Amino acid sequence: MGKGNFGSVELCRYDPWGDNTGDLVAVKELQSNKQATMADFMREIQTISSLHCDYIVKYKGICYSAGRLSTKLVMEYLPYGSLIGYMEKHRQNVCTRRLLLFASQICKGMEYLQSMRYVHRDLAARNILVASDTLVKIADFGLTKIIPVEKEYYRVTQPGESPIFWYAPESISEFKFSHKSDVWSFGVVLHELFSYCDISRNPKRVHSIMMQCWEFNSEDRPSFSSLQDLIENCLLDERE
Ligand SMILES: C[C@H](Nc1nc(-c2c[nH]c3ncc(Cl)cc23)ncc1F)C(=O)NCC(F)(F)F
Repeated sequence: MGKGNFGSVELCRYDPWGDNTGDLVAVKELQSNKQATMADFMREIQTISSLHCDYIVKYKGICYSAGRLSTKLVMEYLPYGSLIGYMEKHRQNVCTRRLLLFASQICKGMEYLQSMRYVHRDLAARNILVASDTLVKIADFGLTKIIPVEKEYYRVTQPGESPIFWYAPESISEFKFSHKSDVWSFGVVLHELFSYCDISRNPKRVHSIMMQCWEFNSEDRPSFSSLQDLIENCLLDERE
């Protein structure tokens, strides 16, 4: 299906009865040529297997190739693919209300991730999957890190591979990642969502939410729980 941070994902069928009645699954394996190590991949598996949330792609298990040479991560298969592809295909008939619903679901998934002390570090529309016309899920935990208990942020040793457009200033200048740098990235995801429909239909409120996510000082950015309220208010306005 494509290549992620450091793995490739294939569409497979988990068919225990051998009669093609099994579920379709997405199977990710480590691409050895990339800089990431097996340890990174095992951490990704550890991360996704600990997450249980309607707005996060489900872990199904792991499988080994013959002789246990390679470990593969088995996840639920979401037929509509990534949000980027979905928006490119359905941009005509995705109304503002649906975009706000997607934004609210991403907020809920990020709030759950934060409650588990995880920082995603690569929140972008390309890493959001579409489960149905009314449900999106956060995916690709290849760069996700746990924030140590006594700290507010995670400092990486070398710059990552992700395009810097989604990175908060402190992530670029000091390699610092926190829940508030994920909020900055969420602001970019809002821009990705709302740049697919014509600007004239954009609720003014969404632009102001983006600007709050892009406050230079991370403390001035809203939390994912207050972002949820802001988005709910936009949804209420949309109803009037
Ligand atoms: C490397 C893989 N790339 C792709 N995956 C899929 C996909 C469809 N349906 C899927 N269902 C479960 C999963 Cl895990 C992936 C897909 N579609 C196109 C891709 F390029 C990936 O993981 N991308 C990150 C994210 F999952 F967030 F989109």
